[in-house]
Amino acid sequence: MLKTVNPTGTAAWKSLQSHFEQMKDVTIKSLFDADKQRNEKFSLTFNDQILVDFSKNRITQDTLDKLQTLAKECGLSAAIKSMFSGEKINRTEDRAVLHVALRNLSNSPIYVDGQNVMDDVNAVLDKMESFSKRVINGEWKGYTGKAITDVVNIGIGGSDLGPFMVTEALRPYKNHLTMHFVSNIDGTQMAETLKKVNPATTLFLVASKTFTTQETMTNAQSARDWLLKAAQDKSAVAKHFVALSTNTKEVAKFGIDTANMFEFWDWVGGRYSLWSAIGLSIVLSIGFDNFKQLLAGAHDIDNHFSQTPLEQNIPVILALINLWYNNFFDAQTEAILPYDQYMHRFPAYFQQGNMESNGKYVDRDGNKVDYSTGPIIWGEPGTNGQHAFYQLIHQGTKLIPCDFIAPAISHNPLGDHHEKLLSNFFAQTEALAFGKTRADVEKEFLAAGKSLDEVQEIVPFKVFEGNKPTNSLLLKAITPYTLGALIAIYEHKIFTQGVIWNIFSFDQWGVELGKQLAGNILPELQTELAIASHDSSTNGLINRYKSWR
Ligand SMILES: O=P(O)(O)OC[C@H]1O[C@H](O)[C@H](O)[C@@H](O)[C@@H]1O
Repeated sequence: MLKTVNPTGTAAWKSLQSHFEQMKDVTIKSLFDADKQRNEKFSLTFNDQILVDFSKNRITQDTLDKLQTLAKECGLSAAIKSMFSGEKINRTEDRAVLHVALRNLSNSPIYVDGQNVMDDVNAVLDKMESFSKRVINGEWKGYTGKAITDVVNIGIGGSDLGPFMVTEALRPYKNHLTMHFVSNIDGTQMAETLKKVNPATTLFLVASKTFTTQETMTNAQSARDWLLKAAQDKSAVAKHFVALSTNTKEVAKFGIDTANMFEFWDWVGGRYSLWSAIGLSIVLSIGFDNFKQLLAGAHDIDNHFSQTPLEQNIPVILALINLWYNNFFDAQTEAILPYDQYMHRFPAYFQQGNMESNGKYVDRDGNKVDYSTGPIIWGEPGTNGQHAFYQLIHQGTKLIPCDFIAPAISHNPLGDHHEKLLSNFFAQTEALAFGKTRADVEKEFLAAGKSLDEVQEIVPFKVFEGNKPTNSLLLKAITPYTLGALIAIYEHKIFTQGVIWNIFSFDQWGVELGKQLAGNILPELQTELAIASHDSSTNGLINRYKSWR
C-alpha cells in the first residue's frame, strides 16, 4: 500500500525551502556560464530515440539531489513497485492501476486478486488483431455486403482523447479507413459526422469504460437510429456496432452482441486506457503491428521507470523539476508545446491526463492539503503558439515552465519547412532562457545608426529578462514506438508527482457533482413550468433559456 507522507513535513522539503532562498535569484545564464558541461550533465537520451534536455532550468545538481531525496522520503520506489505489482493503489475505488500490464510485452505475470491479468490482456489483443485485419482488408461487411470505409469512435474523456490524439499523431502510418471521433453531447458533432459517412460502409465503435456515460450513450443511440433508418433491419446493428467496455451487462442491454465487445477491466483508468481495447480505433487506423510498436515504446519506458535509479530516471526527473516550480516558485501552469502538427492534440490529451489525475486538494489520509498540487496544463502546436500567447511567456508576470517537443525528422520534408520549424524550436528555448539585455538592445540601435537619446523611451519594452525555464524533448522522429515512449514518460511523471503530493492520482471524484446536478436539471428543462428550486442565478438562467428556446 502507498504510505502516506506529508511532503512538507519531510527533512528534504525543509532543505529545499532554504535551497530555494539561494536559488530564487540565480539565473539560467549564470548556471551555463559557470559550467561548460551543463548540457551533458543535465540531459538524458532514451534508446537513441528521445533526447531529454533539462539543462535550461533553474536547477543545480544540488537541487536535483534534494528533490531526489524528497522522492525517496515520500516512498517513490515502493510506490512504483506497488503499482507494477498490481496492488490496489487506487484506494478510493479499491482498484489496481495496471495500464503497464496492457503493454507488458515481456508477458511476465502480473496478479490482481490472485489472477494473472496477462491472460486476459493477450486474449483481447488477439481479438483486436483479428477483427482489425478483417475490417482493414475488407472481409468484414456492412449490411449491404460492402466493405467498411469509415470508422466513428463514439466516446468521451479517456475514451476519446487518447485514441484521437494518437491517430492524429500517427497519421503518416494510416491506411485507407477514414476515422471520425464524436465525443460531445452537443448534437452538432454527431450531425456533422453523419453528413460525411454512408450507413452501409460505416463502423461505429462505442467506447466507454462504464457504458453509462450520458454523452456516449446518447450519441450511440442517435447513431443506431440513423443506421436503422437506412437499413430497416435490426440485424444491421451487429455488422456496424462494436463496444469497447468493461461493462458486459450494459453492452448487452444497449443491443450490441457481446461477441462484438472488446473487453477491458476496472484496473484500467479511463485516461490511461488508450493501450487497452479503447485503442481499437488506433489499431483500425494504423494496423496492429504499428499499435504493437506503440505498446513497445511504452513498455520500454515502463522498464526504464521501474528499473533506473532516480538520478537517471527521465519521468522522475521531469516530475521533480516541475514540482520544484509548482511548489517553490509558485508556478501555476505548465505549457506543452509540440513542434509537430500531427501532435496537435497532445496538450489536450495531457490536460485530462494530468489535471484529472492530480487536480486534488484532499490527501491520502482524507485531509485538505496546505500545499499546491497538480498544475494547469495547456498548450498549442508550435509555431502557432508563438504568434498567439508566447508574448506572455517571454514578458508576462507569470512563470510558465514549458516543455518543447519536436521530431528531428519530419514525415513531410517539404522544401525547407522543417528547418524553419526547428529553427523556431531551438530559438524559443534559447530566447526564454537567456533573454536580451538592455545593453544588447542599445547595441542594436547603435548599429542601426540611432542615437541612444533618441531610443531611450522604447528600450525597456525591447528587453527580455530571460530566465524562463524549459525542457526540450527532441525525438528522432514521431513513430509509433517513440510516441508510445513519450506518452508513458508523461504518465509516469504524473504518477511520481501524485506520490510526492500524497494524493490519489487514479480516481476522479471531482467530475461527479456536475453530472449529478445536470441529472436534476434535465427533467426541469423538459417541462414548461417556471423553475424556482435553485439559487437565483441558476433559476434565472434556466427560465431565460426556457423563454428563448
Ligand atoms: O469511458 P467512460 O466510462 O464513458 O468515461 C468517460 C470519461 O468520463 C468520466 O466522467 C471521467 O471524467 C473520465 O475519466 C472518463 O474518461
